[in-house]
Amino acid sequence: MGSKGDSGPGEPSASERLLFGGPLRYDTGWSQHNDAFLELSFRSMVTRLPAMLRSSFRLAWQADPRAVRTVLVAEACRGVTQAVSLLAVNSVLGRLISGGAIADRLRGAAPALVTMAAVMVVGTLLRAASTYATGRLEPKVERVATELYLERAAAVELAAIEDHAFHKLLDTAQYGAMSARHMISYATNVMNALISLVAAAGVLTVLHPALLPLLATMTVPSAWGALTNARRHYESFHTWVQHVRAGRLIGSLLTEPEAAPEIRVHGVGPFLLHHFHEMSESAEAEQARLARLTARTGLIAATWTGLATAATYATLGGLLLSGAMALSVAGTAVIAIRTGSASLDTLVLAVNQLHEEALFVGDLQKLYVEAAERAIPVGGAALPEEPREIRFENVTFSYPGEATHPALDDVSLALPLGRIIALVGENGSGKTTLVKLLAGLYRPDRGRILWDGVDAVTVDRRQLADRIAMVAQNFKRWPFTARVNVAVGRSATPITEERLAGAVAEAGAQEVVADLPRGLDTLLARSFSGGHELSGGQWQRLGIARAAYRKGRILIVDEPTAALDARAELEVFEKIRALAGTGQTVVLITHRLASVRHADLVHVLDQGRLVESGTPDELLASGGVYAELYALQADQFTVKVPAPKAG
Ligand SMILES: Nc1ncnc2c1ncn2[C@@H]1O[C@H](COP(=O)(O)OP(=O)(O)OP(=O)(O)O)[C@@H](O)[C@H]1O
Repeated sequence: MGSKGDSGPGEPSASERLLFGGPLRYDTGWSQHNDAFLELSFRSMVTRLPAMLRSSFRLAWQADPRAVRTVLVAEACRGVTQAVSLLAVNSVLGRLISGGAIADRLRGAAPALVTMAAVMVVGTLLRAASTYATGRLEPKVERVATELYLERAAAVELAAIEDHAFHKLLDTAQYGAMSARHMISYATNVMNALISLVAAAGVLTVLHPALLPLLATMTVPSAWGALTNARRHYESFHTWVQHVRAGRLIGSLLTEPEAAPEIRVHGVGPFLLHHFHEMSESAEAEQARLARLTARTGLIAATWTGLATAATYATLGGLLLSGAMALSVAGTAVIAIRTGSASLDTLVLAVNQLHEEALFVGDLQKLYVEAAERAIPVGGAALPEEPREIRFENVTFSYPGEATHPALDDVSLALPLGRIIALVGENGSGKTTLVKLLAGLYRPDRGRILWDGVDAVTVDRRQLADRIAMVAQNFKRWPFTARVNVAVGRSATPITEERLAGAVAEAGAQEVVADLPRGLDTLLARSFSGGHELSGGQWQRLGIARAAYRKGRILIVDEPTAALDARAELEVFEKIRALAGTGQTVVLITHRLASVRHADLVHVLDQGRLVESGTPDELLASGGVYAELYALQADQFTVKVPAPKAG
């Protein structure tokens, strides 16, 4: 590749650097997706199928038992009509091939012909009933499975949601609901094919016992081929599922409004496109590999089937030549073999489709089980009605994965209720982690969090959450109306205008609401028509209004003023101070130490450890970390006025 333009000699050009490497050829950190989820052996596939079928059946039963009954009865009866129809065909053939006048032979065959016609009518009616019930059942099964999925996923501990293995399971299991839907029609196909196969096999066994194993030999190769391919596709899906998610994420990053300014100013577009291209190429290579293997398996299976078919017809010929089988019987045998092998093919195809879908339903079941295991426990001890303090006792907590030190390291401190308590410390010192433990979002690895002596681990989590209102650092900006964005603070109770207005006023958000084109009913999602976007500071006020609306007894505010202007910041702290006057407990995390002056108690954290505690004045006087940080900030406001020039 040549190097032209603004690059120096030997250096790649700008576009080459962008597209083929150079400074942009660093990793996005997503390359760890090559771990296969589970190993599948041919035997385990076959043995697991009944359990998977059972779980699908349970889902279907839960969705609409009446429709399930209709499908079962209709399909079973349809199978019987097919068997009866085959027997009638046999009877007709037998009559027609037998000796005597043609009119007598036809007359003899008439009852069987009438039976055939009647059976066809009944079969058609049964098929219509089954189609209707299946069509009604399918969307219901999908809904029930999806609702269970979402319900269970929403009920797990935060730690599970942050665990990458659990997230992978969430990724794969999302396809389970659709598969559960598909399984319904595949399962009816299996049932139907199985019954007609039994009928054909029964007839063949009666005609000549040697014909049955030959029929089986003809179908085994396609069964093997189909199942082998299904297994390969499923394994590949599991190995690549995160890769696919990452690719989709990159694609959406290129179009999402939040990323749009940086993509344009920092020129991130080519970087993302380059990675999208690379990821797509490797996914394409995997598809090509699968296609090659599928073609090879198909060839082997077809050769095997061809040989088996030749052997079957040779055997029939041999039996005819040796006089061991009459011509009329051989004719029936040919029909039975054709019907039987068609049923077997249908069966193999349906079982294969069923199996493929069942694997995904299996993932869904696995998610249901794991989510139940990792669910937030229900029930527990009651919290004291009016606790006086919450005490952290030697609390240690580490996030999963590698870290040089725990996020909280042997922290013991008191949070007196009804006061303003400030948590202070440099970035990454553990402040947010501490309030998340306080809110019950994580459990301590060691140590205890005591509410007047009651260990929070033993407490009813719903009751604990009920006491807490939180404005997190990155609180959710719900893509709903401003009204919902505030009232979602207590979504379980009906919205009251009075409470809403009170919360908006408490957060000083009246002006934000007044400026909205449709007031509280303005949709806060710019990507929707009629949607409106707020500034960071405006959002922050709504976030505070949400917490105020919740009226939790303990208000946790993590960096409440980070996006506020100086006037708004003062106003918010005034409001927070006023809250404390009403007996509300406030746990405040902030880097603005001037605002901490009004706190009753300050805890200073450093690298996960508690290093100082006291009132702001005490801490300033002690000359420790707090005093040092305070002096640093105060220095920034000491304006050095240049001395006026002499003369
Ligand atoms: N969800 C998480 N998973 C893994 N590690 C985390 C997670 N959240 C925080 N950490 C790590 O825990 C440590 C403490 O983080 P924490 O957010 O509690 O600090 P902080 O004092 O609130 O920081 P800041 O002032 O920047 O908000 C940091 O080293 C951080 O990298």
